[in-house]
Amino acid sequence: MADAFLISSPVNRDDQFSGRWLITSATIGVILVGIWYFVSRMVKGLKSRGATAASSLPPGPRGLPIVGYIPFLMYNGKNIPLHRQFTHLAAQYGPIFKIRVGSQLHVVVSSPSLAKQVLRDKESAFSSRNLPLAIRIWTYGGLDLSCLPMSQDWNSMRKVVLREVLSNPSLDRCYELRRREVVKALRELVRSGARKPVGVLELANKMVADATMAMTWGGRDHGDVDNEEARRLCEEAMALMEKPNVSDVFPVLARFDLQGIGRRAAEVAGRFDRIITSVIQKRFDGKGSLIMERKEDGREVKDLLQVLLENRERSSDAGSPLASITQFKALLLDITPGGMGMVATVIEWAMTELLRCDKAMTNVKRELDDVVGLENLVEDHHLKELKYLDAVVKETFRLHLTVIQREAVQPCSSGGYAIPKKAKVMVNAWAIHIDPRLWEEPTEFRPERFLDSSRRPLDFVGSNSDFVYIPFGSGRRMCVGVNLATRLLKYVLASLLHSFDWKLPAGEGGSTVDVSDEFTLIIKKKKPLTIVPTPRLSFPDLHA
Ligand code: HEM
Repeated sequence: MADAFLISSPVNRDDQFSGRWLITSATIGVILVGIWYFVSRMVKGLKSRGATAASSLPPGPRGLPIVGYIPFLMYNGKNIPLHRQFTHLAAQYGPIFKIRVGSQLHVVVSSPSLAKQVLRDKESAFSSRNLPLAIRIWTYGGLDLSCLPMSQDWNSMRKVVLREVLSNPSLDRCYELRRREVVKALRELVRSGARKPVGVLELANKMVADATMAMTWGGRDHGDVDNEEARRLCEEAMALMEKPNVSDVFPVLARFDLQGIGRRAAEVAGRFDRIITSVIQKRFDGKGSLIMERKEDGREVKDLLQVLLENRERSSDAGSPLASITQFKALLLDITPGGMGMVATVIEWAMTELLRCDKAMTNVKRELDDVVGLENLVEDHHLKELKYLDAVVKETFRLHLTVIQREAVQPCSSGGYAIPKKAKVMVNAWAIHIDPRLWEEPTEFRPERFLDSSRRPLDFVGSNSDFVYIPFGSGRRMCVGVNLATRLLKYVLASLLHSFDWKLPAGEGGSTVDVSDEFTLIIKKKKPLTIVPTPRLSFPDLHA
């Protein structure tokens, strides 16, 4: 064998060379064909992905059969609130991701451009809301503005609320009614609570609720309503709406009402209904004690129920949705308890942030002293001049607001992904508000950022800020209570800050104030803020 090789080798050198050449060429050929094959498949894949992107659902974490992602959201070992978990998931899966919660598909978006798509560009596709059962029970089966689908009835009721009931002139006319309640609360605090620790949320809840009910139906002095009872019912209804309910996650189980939330919500709603029915009935009978009055200066005082009733009378043709008394009451619910808890919660957050930031507290007090003066109480007309206070409120909204919920009413797409009909779409406003690509030092409380004259001023209409700042949502379903919420919030907050110095209980410092939060329907402070007021105004009006 070896010989044969030795003998043949000199003779076959060319053959050997051509053989190697053949093998090399074949190998190169195979490699080239392989590359071509992979490249063409990749291109085809990319092309087909482009063509079918809107037919694939957004990415997202896998859940378990039946329960979906619920166990991971609830039992993550660290008790992380939902808005924060959504923000972590967005860092992993991108600004649009999906999770399954029980039988429902949730899609969460966390960027201004996607918020714009959901809230404005494709608002008809995302125009509905999938609200908890307890809210639907409370609102006569979903007849209020927040639950109704976008329809002609919804549209005409929204117009009545925006143009008449909660317009600035209407809120001017009921100022006297809310003022009485706020001054009464300040006096009570001077008499009973001063220098003793006070729960800020409890105080704010009471002030906001009393002022709202006074504006709506004349309040304690003028209606024969047990406001205390009405407030308790609203608080209980709110608590039921916030409670996680199996019936919401698995609608097929709703008829069993496993936690009894539906039954309790119906009881509370029934009792509240009796209150508002009697208020309205008295107005129909002409017995409502004080509907309108004239102040000494000739200005008219009128409550919001009266504005609604006058509208109903004017448009009493059968076509008006308010011709139905149930519809009328549902709309009244949007105004009375709607948003009360939210306003009080934001007041607690604002106080918390101010106590943690000496500079901001000093600035806001200095402004109040300059504009209002130590010899006066804060009045509605001062609010326009309180620019720093306005920035404090906006900064508080930025840091402590929540997720906006919509529902897809038809199959559609967002961010290049398919969103099926009935998917619950959540805009994580909180994530957008603390995104470091959009805000400098995003987690710092810096009201000055809203006073920077070199930037376009940020207001509450999302589209004016390119959807970077959307505390009240945007588009045609944006909050109808913006005017009322901001005016009342600023008035109560300014009054508390101007009338008292607020200190933490002995031994606690600003930096130690707990800021952990929890997600319910809104972002709440986990540990209630308790602080000690010391009166700083000495004129008799407050002590009368
Ligand atoms: C701090 C206070 C408040 C905040 C942060 C707030 C925020 C919001 C947000 C984010 C929405 C959803 C908007 C969207 O889907 O684009 C909303 C809707 C709504 N809000 Fe408010 N709100 C507040 C106070 C109020 C008050 C005081 C009222 C009543 C007077 C109110 C009545 C409503 C109603 C009726 C809707 C549903 C509108 C619709 O679907 O057509 N809100 N609110």
